[in-house]
Amino acid sequence: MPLMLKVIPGATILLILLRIMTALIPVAQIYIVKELVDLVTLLFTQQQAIASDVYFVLGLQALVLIADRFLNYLNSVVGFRAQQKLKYYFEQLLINKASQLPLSYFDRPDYYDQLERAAFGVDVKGFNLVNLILTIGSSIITLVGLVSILLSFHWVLAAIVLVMIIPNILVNAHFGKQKYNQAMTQTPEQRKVHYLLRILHSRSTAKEARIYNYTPYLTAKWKGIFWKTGDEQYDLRKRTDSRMLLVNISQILLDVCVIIVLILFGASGALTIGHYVSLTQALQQIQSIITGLGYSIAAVYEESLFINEVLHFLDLDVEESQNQIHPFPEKLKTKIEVKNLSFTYATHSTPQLKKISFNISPGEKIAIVGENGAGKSTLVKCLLGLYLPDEGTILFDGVDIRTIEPKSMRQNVSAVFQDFESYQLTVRENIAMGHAKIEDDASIKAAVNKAGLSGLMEKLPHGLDTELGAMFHNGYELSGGQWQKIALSRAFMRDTQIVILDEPTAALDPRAEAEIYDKFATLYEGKTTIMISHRLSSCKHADRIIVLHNGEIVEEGNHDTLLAAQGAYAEMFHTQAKRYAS
Ligand SMILES: Nc1ncnc2c1ncn2[C@@H]1O[C@H](COP(=O)(O)OP(=O)(O)OP(=O)(O)O)[C@@H](O)[C@H]1O
Repeated sequence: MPLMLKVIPGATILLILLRIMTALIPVAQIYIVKELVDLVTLLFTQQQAIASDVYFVLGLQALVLIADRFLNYLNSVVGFRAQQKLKYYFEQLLINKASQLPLSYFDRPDYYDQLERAAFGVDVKGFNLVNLILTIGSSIITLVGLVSILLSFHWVLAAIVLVMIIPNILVNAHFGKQKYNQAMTQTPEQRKVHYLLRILHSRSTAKEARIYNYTPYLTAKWKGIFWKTGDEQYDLRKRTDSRMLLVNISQILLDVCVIIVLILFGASGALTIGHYVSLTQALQQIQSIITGLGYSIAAVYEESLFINEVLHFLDLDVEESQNQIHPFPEKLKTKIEVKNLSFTYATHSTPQLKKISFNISPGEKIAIVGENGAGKSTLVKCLLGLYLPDEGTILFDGVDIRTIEPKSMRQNVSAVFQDFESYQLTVRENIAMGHAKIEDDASIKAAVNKAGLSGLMEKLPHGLDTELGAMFHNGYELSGGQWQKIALSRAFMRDTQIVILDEPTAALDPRAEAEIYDKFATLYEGKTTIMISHRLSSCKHADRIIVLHNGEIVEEGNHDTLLAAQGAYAEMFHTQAKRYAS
């Protein structure tokens, strides 16, 4: 509630007032019913009452009913809007948080579990909690009003009602907690289920699903997890509902006892018919309020634990900012120095980079080569500051990467990744999202030309504003190589001092690839470039080649010196050359 008051103060106060008014209506109704029944009884039996009194009370009843409907309408509209605003507020916090978390979080399964629960808390649960708390508050007010009506007649009636409440709330709170625990333990399996369904439904897997005919296998796997988690949920549901059945039956029996007591009182002349009708109505209302209260309390238990997940997620440490006080050097003057760099992924026990040391001069063109899994991508991710070293340092003109502000780092280093993303958005957005020049057609076209995409641009029906990809209506799907050129354009768009290219031409045809490498010196003139490539012919353009093996540097030099050395590089190069020659 305090949070709600902070985010949407006006709506919160209005909602509280509306709920208080709504809560008092059933109590007012009971009083009116008593008056009405007594007046009508008099009118029917002894013709004593004046008809106008009856009509007055009837009118009052109609007014109260209309007020009730009107309050419900306001509650629904204001509550809906308040919920949307809260959801928006928390979605924004989640987006900010996810964008600030160190990349290492994304390598951990427990992180994904937590993210899924937090996203579920905000999206699906949608801050129902607020509604539930307000409902509980207003139910309690109504309950107090109704119980005081009973109390005004006899304390025994009120005492019986209180006896009804306790088991209901205990059972609901207990099973609310169990349901939450179940959701916690089932998160990894639920994630697996979602993943399998994604494979079974998605466009990107449709080809392989047909060729390899794996749908029956994956369906069986999905079925196994679906029914394992489904059976666990069903068991819990059966236990919850059987306990609730007992509670409800005992509640009805208690009700019957109360009505017997009322009949006895009535028979002894201590009750009017109006009293009897209003008290039995109060009892009925109390029963449904208790049932609702029980469900709400169980739901609050469950929801507040999900909200805790959201708050817990929002509390995760973001990229260390207290140490990051230096801007990236305005213009690299001396060198990038990698000193004794070691790095281990959270899910591994042995390091993927082992005490690596080398220097890069400003403007130098470096190629990193090595077999699959040698650690090339990991090394460039460390150079980009996406992962921080466990040991050793990376210095840019003597400034430790740990102390460089992430924003300033990103303004000076751009990258094309091996697993680049194909955004199902417009060409303009694909290339210039996050760039100040997103509306500057000339700059975007220059980047497109550098990446060798000008031919395609002429075919696009809406030029830079053509939606790419086949996921949405009117999308223009590209080939794998064309998507890679879009990714290259994205990097060209940003005029950074350092460019990192992880397999930048893997999807390009030989001519497009040759074009990029022939123009390499012009395209990246004055920039420090670090490129990973398996096509060793492209490394000829590099000033220096670093050969990685098993997380260590095994060779370093230019193409000619490494060939002459007849080591690992020469062996890889000759193997590739032979295959081309044959
Ligand atoms: N996100 C990750 N989480 C955990 N381990 C990872 C992750 N990425 C890579 N690894 C591990 O680190 C090692 C080095 O991987 P890396 O991607 O750096 O190799 P690479 O030289 O770029 O390989 P390739 O040529 O196949 O792209 C591999 O053994 C891999 O299992």
